[in-house]
Amino acid sequence: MSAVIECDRLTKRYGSARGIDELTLRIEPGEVFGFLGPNGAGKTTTIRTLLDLQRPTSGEARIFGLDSRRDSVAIRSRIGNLAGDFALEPQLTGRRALALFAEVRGMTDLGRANELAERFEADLSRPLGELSRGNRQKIGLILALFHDPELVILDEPTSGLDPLMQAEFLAVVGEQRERGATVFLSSHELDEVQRICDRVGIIRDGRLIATDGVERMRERAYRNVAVRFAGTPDGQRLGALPGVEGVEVIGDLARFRIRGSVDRLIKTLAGDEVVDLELTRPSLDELFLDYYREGDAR
Ligand SMILES: Nc1ncnc2c1ncn2[C@@H]1O[C@H](COP(=O)(O)OP(=O)(O)OP(=O)(O)O)[C@@H](O)[C@H]1O
Repeated sequence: MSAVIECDRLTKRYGSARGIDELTLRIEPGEVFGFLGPNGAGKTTTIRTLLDLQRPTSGEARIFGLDSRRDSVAIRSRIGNLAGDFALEPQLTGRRALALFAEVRGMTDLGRANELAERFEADLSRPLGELSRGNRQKIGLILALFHDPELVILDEPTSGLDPLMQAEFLAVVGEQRERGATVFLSSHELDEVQRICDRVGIIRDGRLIATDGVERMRERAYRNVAVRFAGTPDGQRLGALPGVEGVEVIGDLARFRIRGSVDRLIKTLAGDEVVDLELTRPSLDELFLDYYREGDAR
């Protein structure tokens, strides 16, 4: 079966400024793919280029096996899309926007739209221009999803949503997966992507630095550990523990990273007087560095 999204060395420059650089990527039918990157990494550029909202400088993209530029009209009708800067006429109400989208899509049944509106507690009666960013975002999500498209492309879908609505959104993405849709979503939240995606692409400075299955990502995930001892830490002993790397001892504090199980560490620490213990997940920046390091080692 052909891939749903296929980018081949897709490149977009804005004058001399970099947007994305030689991005090659394949997304299979039914995958929930997370496109993870910090601000300015090139997520929106990738999505806009894929959707033919702007022309690539070089390279090409295929969606459903069709050319993203030549066949963009045919492609568009099979996609649901939420732009990162979702905005429509500010006077339009959500209900009117839904009616317009339904008309364009040749739909008469708004049952699914109403169901989503209820779940997201969306206000369909007020003009979009009067809604808060998060409440407008909900309307954008409904518009992207209510026709049950084969492919859903969402640019930072949860930005502006409160935690309750984020959870509802995650449930909706799960349902998309169950009905066999392919989902491509961008995010700068590692946790979110790990919760809902099958696979993750990591983009930084316009380059795709890695793609990895979420399971594998979890396996290689590490924690930053800081232990404050009552006495002087034994750095060598800590460094010899399984999964421990980069031990640094400063006074009564030992800092290091640990991969995999923390069982041996905890059992070892149980023999010492521990004043304080902190285990934290790596920041997105650290995660990127980790993937970079792996790239260097190859
Ligand atoms: N229209 C434009 N003209 C010039 N440069 C642009 C334009 N759009 C994007 N860029 C540049 O391209 C790079 C990638 O931007 P992009 O918006 O794709 O990043 P992003 O990953 O979506 O970031 P964010 O998380 O902040 O939305 C940035 O350096 C940005 O400044």
